[in-house]
Amino acid sequence: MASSTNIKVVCRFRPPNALELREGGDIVVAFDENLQTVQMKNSQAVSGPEKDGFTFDRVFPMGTKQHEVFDYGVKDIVKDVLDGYNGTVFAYGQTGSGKTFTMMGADIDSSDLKGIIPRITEQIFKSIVESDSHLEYVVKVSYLEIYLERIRDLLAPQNDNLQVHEEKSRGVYVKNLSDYYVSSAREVYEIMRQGGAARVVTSTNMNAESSRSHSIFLITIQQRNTETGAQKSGNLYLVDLAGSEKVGKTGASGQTLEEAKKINKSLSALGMVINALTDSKVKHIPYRDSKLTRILQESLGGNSRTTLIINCSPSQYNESETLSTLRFGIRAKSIKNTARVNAELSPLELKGLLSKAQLANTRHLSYIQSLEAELAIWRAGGHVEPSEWTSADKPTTGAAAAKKATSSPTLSTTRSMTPVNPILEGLRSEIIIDSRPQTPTVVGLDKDEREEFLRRENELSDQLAERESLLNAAEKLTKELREELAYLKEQEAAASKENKSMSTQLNELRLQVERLDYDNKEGIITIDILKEQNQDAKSELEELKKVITDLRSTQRDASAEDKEKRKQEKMALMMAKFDAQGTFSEKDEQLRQLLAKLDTIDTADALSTLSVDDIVAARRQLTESHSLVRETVDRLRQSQEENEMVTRRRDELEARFLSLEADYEELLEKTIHDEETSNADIVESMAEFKNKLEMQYAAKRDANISEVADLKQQLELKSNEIRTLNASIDSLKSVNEELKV
Ligand SMILES: Nc1ncnc2c1ncn2[C@@H]1O[C@H](COP(=O)(O)OP(=O)(O)OP(=O)(O)O)[C@@H](O)[C@H]1O
Repeated sequence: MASSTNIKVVCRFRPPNALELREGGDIVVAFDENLQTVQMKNSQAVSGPEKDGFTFDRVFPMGTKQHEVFDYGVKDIVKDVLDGYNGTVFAYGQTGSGKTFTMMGADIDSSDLKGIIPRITEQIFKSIVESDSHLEYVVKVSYLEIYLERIRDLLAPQNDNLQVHEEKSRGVYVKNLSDYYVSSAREVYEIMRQGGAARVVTSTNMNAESSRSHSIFLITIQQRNTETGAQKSGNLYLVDLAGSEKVGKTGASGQTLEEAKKINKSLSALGMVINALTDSKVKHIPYRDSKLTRILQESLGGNSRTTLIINCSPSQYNESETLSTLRFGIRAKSIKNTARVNAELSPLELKGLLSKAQLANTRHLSYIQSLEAELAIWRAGGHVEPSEWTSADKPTTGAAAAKKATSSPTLSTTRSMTPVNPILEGLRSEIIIDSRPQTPTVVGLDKDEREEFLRRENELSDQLAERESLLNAAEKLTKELREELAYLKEQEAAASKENKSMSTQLNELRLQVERLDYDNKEGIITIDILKEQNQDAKSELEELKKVITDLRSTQRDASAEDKEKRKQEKMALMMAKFDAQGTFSEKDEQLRQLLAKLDTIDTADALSTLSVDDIVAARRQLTESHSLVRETVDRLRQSQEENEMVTRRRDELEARFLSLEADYEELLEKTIHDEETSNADIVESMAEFKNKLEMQYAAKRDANISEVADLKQQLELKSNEIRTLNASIDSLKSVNEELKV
């Protein structure tokens, strides 16, 4: 049931791509007729046996169809897996060399372009349909990728740090990897599409959509024989490795450069495993150096039928990469795997084994008894003939001899000295074949220690995963905090800038406030001055009022004179008018002359000396004087009326002046009040307003003062006029008296 075979290595060349045609598209490979050897033409780097070419199980030149690769390289594996063997197909090569094209294909729905995985899937379901009716199959699929040394479940991408475990009963497996039961190729395609969409890809110089991770599509087939109850299970690993190229060539940079380093790390671990497996002197195989090699542990030097497809470019542009890929393939070719059926025995088979074991046990016990009997003889100093010695073939011989012995038998502890029992060995080998294969990782440990070691390793790996997720969470948090910090710093910078500009503004405002404060103080001082001026104006006004009151009383005195006096005043006015016109004084003069003439004449002689003409003239003059006095009195009345009108106007003006003064005072008080309560702007506008008011007030006050002065002057004039008229009236009265006399 176990067979040791070399890994099957096939080599596929894709046609040169556009970049290679542009950069140097010469084809540097040549193939032999058998399609097993590829030669590097004119390569300086090739020497020794490599000059004769690189020989593989099969070489597929450019233009090889997808189905040809499948038919030769992979088809047989499907049958093996259905029979309970593990199988692995993995594609190796630089980026853009055609790994994904080979494994998945350019279009899984196209019969020409679909790759190995869809073809395998179809083959599996075809074989199941064609299989014996007493065989039942269960097919499960899982899809994972290893990216930056973390295993991610492509069918449940949130699980991105799965751990590799190993158990005696299960072998190596990925813990908590989701699996889906499938019953048709269509369902598998659907899952492939779903998982493919979650893969990490990026664009490089070599490939527009380069897979940056190693992907593993796992198909598990469980077979159950309904007649015997026997079960078998086979795992098929379909591996699409990430590009094996040197970092520089891909043009990768930034995170992609970091990726390339890590990807190369797991690929170099793969190389190391292959080197160790092909070097007979090396005892330790470093499977545990990477997740990739750990998962593929059974596929490389273990329990698996493995096919490696190396993918290459035929162009000169990628010559060195092609060469290293070919060397990798050659090394891998010498790896030997021992594939065994992963079977679980049916009850019938177990029964058979049990009865075999019981039989062996019985024989073994009798053999022990024979040995012990023989040993007892020897110990007792006896002798057993060589022909009587106990052997596995004739265990009873020794026992018979023992019967002759005297001493009692004891159990020997030196079992290791016991010659090998072929029955036991046969049983042991059968049991080993039927159990899960031992991984070749832990050498020099006995069974219990090994189990303990694996248990502990699994525990530690879980703890590691836990720590890693904690670390990731912490890293995420740190990143978030860093971002927040950066944002806060930005905010702080903006705030301090704003703060700076605000403090400049504040300083300016402070200056303005100080200036306004100063203006305010100045305003207050101005208001004080104005108040003082107002006080002065008030007292001046009081004085004026007093003067006006005096004037009024004087006027009242004047108007209180009787009508007679008014007549006299009129007369005086008339006289003044006449005087002003010269008529009045002329008449006055004529009268005075006439009176003087009369005075010079003796009273006795008066009648004799006065002629008739003189008397007529005197009468005429008297009449004229009378009419002149009348006229003067009229004019006096007129002038009194005018005087009254002027007085009325003055009163009106005074009243207006008083109301204006009251308005002003009210306004001034309001201004002062507003001044005290309003803000700086209002203070400024109030100051302006106050200035205007002051100006208006000053103008009005000046106008009023000048008006009052005018009125005073007019009053003065009128008083003078009245005085003159009164004097004239007095003189006219006396003349009139004299004339009457
Ligand atoms: N044999 C082929 N015939 C025709 N075209 C091919 C062949 N092999 C690859 N190609 C084309 O070359 C390009 C790169 O191929 P692919 O993506 O399979 O490379 P890869 O090795 O998987 O790259 P990476 O490692 O970057 O994922 C694709 O456009 C693909 O269609």
